[in-house]
This record gives sequence, C-alpha cells and structure tokens, in this order.
Amino acid sequence: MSNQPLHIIGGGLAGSEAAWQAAEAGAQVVVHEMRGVKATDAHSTDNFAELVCSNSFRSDDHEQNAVGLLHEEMRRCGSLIMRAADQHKLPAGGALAVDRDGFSLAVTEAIHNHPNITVVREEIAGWPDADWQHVIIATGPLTSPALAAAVLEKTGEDSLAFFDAIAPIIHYDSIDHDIAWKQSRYDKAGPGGTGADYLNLPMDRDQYYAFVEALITAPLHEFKDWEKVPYFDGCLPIEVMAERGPETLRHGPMKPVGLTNPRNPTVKPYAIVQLRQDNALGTLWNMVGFQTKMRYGIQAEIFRMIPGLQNAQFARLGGLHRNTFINSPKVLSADLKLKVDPRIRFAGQVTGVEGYVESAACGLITGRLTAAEALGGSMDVPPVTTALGALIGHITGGHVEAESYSGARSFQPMNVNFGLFPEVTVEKPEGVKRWRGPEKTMAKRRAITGRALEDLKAWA
Ligand SMILES: Cc1cc2nc3c(=O)[nH]c(=O)nc-3n(C[C@H](O)[C@H](O)[C@H](O)COP(=O)(O)OP(=O)(O)OC[C@H]3O[C@@H](n4cnc5c(N)ncnc54)[C@H](O)[C@@H]3O)c2cc1C
Repeated sequence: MSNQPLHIIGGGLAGSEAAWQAAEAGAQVVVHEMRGVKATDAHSTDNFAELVCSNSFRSDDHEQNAVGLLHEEMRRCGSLIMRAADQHKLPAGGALAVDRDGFSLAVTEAIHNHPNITVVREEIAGWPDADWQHVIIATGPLTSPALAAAVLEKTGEDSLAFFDAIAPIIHYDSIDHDIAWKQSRYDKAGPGGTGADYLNLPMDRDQYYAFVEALITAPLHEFKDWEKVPYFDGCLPIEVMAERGPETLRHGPMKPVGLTNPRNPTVKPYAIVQLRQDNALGTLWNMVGFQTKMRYGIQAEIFRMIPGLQNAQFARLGGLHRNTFINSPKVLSADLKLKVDPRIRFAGQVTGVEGYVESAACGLITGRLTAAEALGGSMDVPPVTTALGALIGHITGGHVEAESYSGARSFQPMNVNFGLFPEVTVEKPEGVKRWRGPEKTMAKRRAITGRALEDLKAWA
C-alpha cells in the first residue's frame, strides 16, 4: 500500500468533496487553500465551499430532473456537500436552497475535524511539487493567475480558456423537424462530415427583422467590473452584432448562402440559423455563433421566435463569463487524469462542468478514484447511465469538437441534463390509446433516473 498523501489544491465545492471522499476512504489528504492568505475576486470569506452567488442547488426532484438525480446519487455516495446542504436547507419549493453561511461553515468544520485531513492555507503558485504522487487541482473558475500560467505552460496554448463564450444548446427532440432540414453549407462534407451535418432554420424578412428588434431591446446580464469580458471581433455576443446594424447578422452567423430549403427550394430564406451537433449521442445541438449576454429569463423567449424552435427545450442557455477552464476532451483521459502528467487529476468547474452541484460531483468522483490509487488499488469511473458518469463522460469524450463559427473554443462549460444520458426506450402503457408528449417525456425521465439509481449501486 502506498502511504503517499493525496494533495488537493483548492477548498471550494469540488476540493472539499474530493477531500472528504478520499479521507473517508482511508487516504491521508492535504488540502491547500489560498483564501486566508490570498483572496479571489468573488469569494468574501475564508470558508470552504463558499457559494459565491446564488444559494440554490436547483431542483431536488430526483425522478424528473437531472440535477435532482445528481443530488440523490451524491447522497447515496455519502457526499459531504449534500449532507451540509440538507442540514441547512431553506424553504424553496421544489428546489434545494441553503443557508449559505450555515452550509459553508458545516463543510469547513467537517474538513477541519476529519482525522485524515490536513489544511494548509497557501497559494500553489506553480506546477505541483514533483514529489507529490497524487494530486487533484480543483481551483475553480478563478484559479490564481500563477497556477493558471503553469497549467498553460504544461498543457499548451489552446488548452486553457480564461472566458467562456456559450451558445445555447437545445434538446434535439424539441426541434420542429418539419421546418428544420439537414445540410452543410455548400454541401461540404469536410473532415469526418457527411455534407448534411447542420440543422438549418429558415427565416423570412419579417421574421428576421422582428428577431433583430427583440435582440437589441433585450435586457442584459449585469456584470461586476472584474467580471467584464473583453470582446473579440470573431466572438461577439449575438445582440452586440445585431446592434451594429440590422443586416449584420445576415452577413454573419445567420447568412443564408450555400443552403437550399428542400421544402421550398425556389424561395431563398432571408436569414438562416444553423444548429450543430454538440454531443456524440446526437441528443444536443448548439446554436452556431449565438453566444450571448442576454439575461437567462429572456433568452428562451427570444430564441423560440426562430421558426422550428417554437417548442425548443434548452439544455443550456447562452453566456459569456470570466471562467478559467481546461480543454478537458483534449487534455484529460476518461478517468480525469492529465495526459501529460498522470499524477494529476482536475476536478470542479476548471474541468468545464458548470455549477455548484456539478463541481462537487466532479470532486466526489476524483476524490474516490485518487484515493483508491493512493491506497494501492484502482477504481472505475461511474457508469455513463448515471448522472455522475454522464457528466464526466461528456467532458472527457462526449462533446463533439467542431471548428467554431466565432473562433471561440468549441468545448464550453456544461450543466448536467438529460441530453447527456444514453437513450432509453419506453413502451406505451397498456390500455392507453393516445400517449401525449408530456406524459411520454415524464415516463422517459423516470426510466432514465430509475436506471441511473440502479446502475449506481455497484459503484457507490
Ligand atoms: C462570480 C461567479 C458566480 C457564480 N455563480 C454561480 C451560481 O449562482 N450557481 C452555480 O451553480 N454556480 C455558480 N458559479 C459557477 C461555479 O459553480 C462556482 O464557481 C463553484 O464554486 C465552482 O466550484 P469549484 O470547486 O470548482 O471552484 P471554487 O468553489 O471557486 O473553489 C476553488 C478554490 O480554489 C482556490 N484556489 C484558486 N487558486 C488557487 C491556488 N493557486 N492555490 C490554492 N488555492 C487556490 C480558491 O480560493 C477557491 O476556494 C459562479 C461562478 C462565478 C465565478
């Protein structure tokens, strides 16, 4: 048995959960957390697992909601983050909201009191010490610049981003396929394509002008000074492009050239929105070139004005934030190890998962995998049919890399959602004549979540 301690850099949502899981498994853990000696731009305390913004862990419905399922899986794996959240929950309908101070103090206390955990308040300002055999980097979206520079040097230029530029992602089966058609611009197959790789949504002149008007009058997300994201000409938010003139989008991401609507081949659409496949399963499609700073509430409403998206369900809305994250599909192996230095795993938001719960979930997995190795054994990643496995599968291999219209890197942060799970088939219940859409969707979700909890048993 190796008696090398496991070093965790960062005591946020991911680092705290990783430390807890590893320590509970019997490994010796050292957590290196810089707050206390060096602040970040967003945290306001020295507590572990501080919630920097909202106090919500989102839906707690483990039958019908993917993040609710993730909660439940984590509870079944003895999660510290979920235990503290449940102990400090506040009334919030179907959501799990927490008293933020009570929550993070409970996590801090549990970490400090665990006999297998040592806490060191320091910034790790370069590549982890060569003597450390088992390392988890969980330094989050505000990874300190010195460590970010070391990661960049180690992994290469396009492997680390400092901002995300997120275009909305839509569930494939919520797109109206009587309106959309599949075709690549000029039928170009390109490397690995078929010539019919995009879904195209046509707009006439009136629809286009109404859409542009909605974009330029939409309320924007308010940013704090340090959060302000520099614009690059190749990667402008869609509403900023629209402001430059009503015709700008028609000459940019919505240009109607090289595409023919097979249902109306003689009429040229005035503008065309393109969707590109985002995951290997083909269940998620992103809106090409549609990164945006519009407020979340208004985005779905405006994008549903696009013909074919009138009933669109969004797996992720668009955004533009300061966010340090690695190009996980390229630099990590399926068990979250850094290919160029396999002593090191990454966990949390820095891997490209998005959100408190997802970050903690990623910490849970890396804590367990790394502890197993530190104790002389090994462990598989969770099955892809579980929320834990589906999330990790997406960041390490599920995302389909594509050349981006905007020049932004194609891999962008992702919340857990049902589009990440392998399909299930559900039979119509006996005696039911007409199975309505919502009922079928609910049955499908029940089948996915039931399968997940069953498949988790062996791993947990
Ligand atoms: C401003 C902002 C608002 C957000 N709002 C939400 C929200 O409302 N809801 C939501 O679900 N998600 C939100 N997120 C996204 C994300 O879920 C959280 O940032 C979450 O805290 C990520 O967990 P983490 O453990 O990966 O990172 P963190 O919780 O940020 O933990 C990383 C830790 O690493 C430490 N650290 C960094 N560099 C070093 C170093 N070199 N040496 C030692 N320690 C270091 C930091 O001090 C920090 O404690 C927000 C992110 C930001 C930046």
